[in-house]
Amino acid sequence: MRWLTAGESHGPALVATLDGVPSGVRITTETVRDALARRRLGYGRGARQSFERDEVRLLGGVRHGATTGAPIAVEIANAEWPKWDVVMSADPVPPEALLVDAGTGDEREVARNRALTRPRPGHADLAGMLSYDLAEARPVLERASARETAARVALGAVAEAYLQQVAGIRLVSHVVSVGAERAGGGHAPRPEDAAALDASPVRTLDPLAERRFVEAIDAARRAGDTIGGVAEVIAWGVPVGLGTHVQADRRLDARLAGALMSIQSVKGVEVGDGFAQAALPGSRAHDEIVRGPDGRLTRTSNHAGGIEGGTSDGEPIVVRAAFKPISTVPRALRTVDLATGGDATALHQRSDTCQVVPGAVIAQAEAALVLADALGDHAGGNSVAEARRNLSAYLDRVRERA
Ligand SMILES: Cc1cc2nc3c(=O)[nH]c(=O)nc-3n(C[C@H](O)[C@H](O)[C@H](O)COP(=O)(O)O)c2cc1C
Ligand SMILES: C=C(O[C@@H]1CC(C(=O)O)=C[C@@H](OP(=O)(O)O)[C@H]1O)C(=O)O
Repeated sequence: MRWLTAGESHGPALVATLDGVPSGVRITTETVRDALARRRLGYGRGARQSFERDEVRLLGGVRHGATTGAPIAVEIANAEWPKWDVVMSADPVPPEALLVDAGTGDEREVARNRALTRPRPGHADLAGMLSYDLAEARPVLERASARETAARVALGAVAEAYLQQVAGIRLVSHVVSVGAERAGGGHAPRPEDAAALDASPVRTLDPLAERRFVEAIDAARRAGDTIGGVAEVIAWGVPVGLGTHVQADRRLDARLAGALMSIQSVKGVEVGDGFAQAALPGSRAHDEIVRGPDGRLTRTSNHAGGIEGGTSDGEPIVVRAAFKPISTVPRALRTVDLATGGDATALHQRSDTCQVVPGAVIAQAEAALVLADALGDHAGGNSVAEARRNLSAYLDRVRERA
């Protein structure tokens, strides 16, 4: 499978395509809309999420509620477009339309029109302006913005439907820490917990952590600051054998790590016990292979997070992404104004305080896309029925041996 997105944060729409999905995956506009609504949830978001409506249209690859095998194309319109049609116009606009004080006198319009020449430390602004030889940061932030993740989540919804309908694989995501506050052990969320996780403002099943996470986000906001955290994705029902040990770029752990790291503001990724495993002796770090009560091979633990040798080992896949605190800090950081060359404080417009709750949903979508791709590699097939037959024959053989 291959996927791409396009579109600017304040442009008319985002678009995304997903190529390689077989025919017969049941999805509707509602499937995608639900996933996008989940991405908008979450404590710590800024003003935009309260009015952004994510108007979805399936433009190709789906007919009468099922995929056709053709590339899937999705459009997500931006609710705010009418306010941005001059600043973000694809075609030339008269120069006077962009004069800072030529509009209605509305302060927000003035802010929209002003050239963004004070790059934010931690955002893509400075590196993007220099790399693309741009006089201001507008074109950079428009595409660097995590608004683009709406398009990825739309595709992730298709990937999740495929995974579930071909192989019974289901994913959940939750927040395991906000700033220095961590959720307690508790049980690992299962697919049945999805509604409870959606209902939590900070996407956790731990009620005590929920309170501490909300307080930590409130404290950051009151201090004119931002706060990050860690999200975890668990994929249940993944058969042994997705990914491979034979080629570096096809290793499942490498692909999942790359996919999670590609999410804006993710700066660390773990598979299974990840960094903690580096501190353990080998005798305690691995998952011993034993015969279960039914005589089948099983594991005594899941430190590996369901992947050994770049290949799924049949245990739940557990991956984690660490989100840095958002870089548009209300208490703005020092920078240099590239228009004047003088010292300045970084540009600041409305911004989120914490992104880890939607971050978990985005990480789930990224993991789903990678797993769908890996399942496609293994099961193949131009239709869901063919993929199921192939998978079933493979799993019969696995059962014979394990
Ligand atoms: C869901 C989500 C929401 C985000 N919201 C903001 C925001 O409101 N303001 C901001 O400066 N950065 C926000 N970010 C992070 C920036 O997009 C990101 O830091 C920037 O693109 C630079 O990329 P990098 O941090 O990966 O290096 C958000 C990230 C995610 C995942
Ligand atoms: C719009 C979304 O997230 C945006 C991500 C983002 C950034 O810099 O990454 C900055 C903010 O955009 P704006 O400046 O328009 O308020 C967030 O709202 C979204 O997730 O749908």
